[in-house]
Amino acid sequence: MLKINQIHKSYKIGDSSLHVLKGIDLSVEEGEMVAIMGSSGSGKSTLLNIIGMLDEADEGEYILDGLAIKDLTEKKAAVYRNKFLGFIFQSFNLINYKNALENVALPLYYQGLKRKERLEKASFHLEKVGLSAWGHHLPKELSGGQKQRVAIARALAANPKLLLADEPTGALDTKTSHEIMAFIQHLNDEGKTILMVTHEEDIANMCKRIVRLRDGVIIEDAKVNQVRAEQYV
Ligand SMILES: Nc1ncnc2c1ncn2[C@@H]1O[C@H](COP(=O)(O)OP(=O)(O)OP(=O)(O)O)[C@@H](O)[C@H]1O
Repeated sequence: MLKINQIHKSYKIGDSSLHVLKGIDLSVEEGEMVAIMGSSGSGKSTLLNIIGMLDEADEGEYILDGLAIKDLTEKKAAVYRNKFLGFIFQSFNLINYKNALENVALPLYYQGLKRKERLEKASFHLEKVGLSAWGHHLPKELSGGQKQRVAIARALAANPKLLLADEPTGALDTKTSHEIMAFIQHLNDEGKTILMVTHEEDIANMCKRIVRLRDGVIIEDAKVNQVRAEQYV
């Protein structure tokens, strides 16, 4: 599914430069569910953003679904990102003035679907996350867990091969976090490949593999016995 070799990334801050990723090697196969862990500032989001093609590495190779990302033009990269990747964020990143249904429909616009088709598909995905009755509500009328479910439906709308999540439960209480994790596990059971950043050990243990970063290098990469979230719901 994806393979990265010797990725380096630095940020320029004034005259100095901060070396954030220092030679990361990582392979993820189809169907995996991987947690990226590490303390604050260890480079987790930077790595996820590079994998998500939201940012570019300074050095190294990134192959996604057999294609070298470096070789793509910006336009092709945008098409590729839309087709292969779905994103979930801690702060949901929903558009406040659009209702739940329109938020879910948004990525389908970039796939060139007509409005009616977009809304039909969005409706299907909202139903999948158990929110078919909430389609006409604005994000501010939804609970945190509901907002994250809308965000998941949006991430799934374009049927991406890889779902990337940056602290997907970071803004949720424990019970709601477990509900969201149960849902994400269910997606993985159905075959979706998932990569998530978390700093919570119990959430990471609900994945099947944990990659630990420290100061921009991988210090551990191990398979774990997946804890099922539904037992806490
Ligand atoms: N755009 C940027 N410009 C400058 N420095 C940045 C930028 N993005 C991240 N950094 C710095 O790079 C380092 C790694 O950041 P990153 O967000 O990847 O860490 P993280 O492990 O995800 O941390 P956290 O758990 O706090 O979110 C941090 O020191 C951060 O301040």
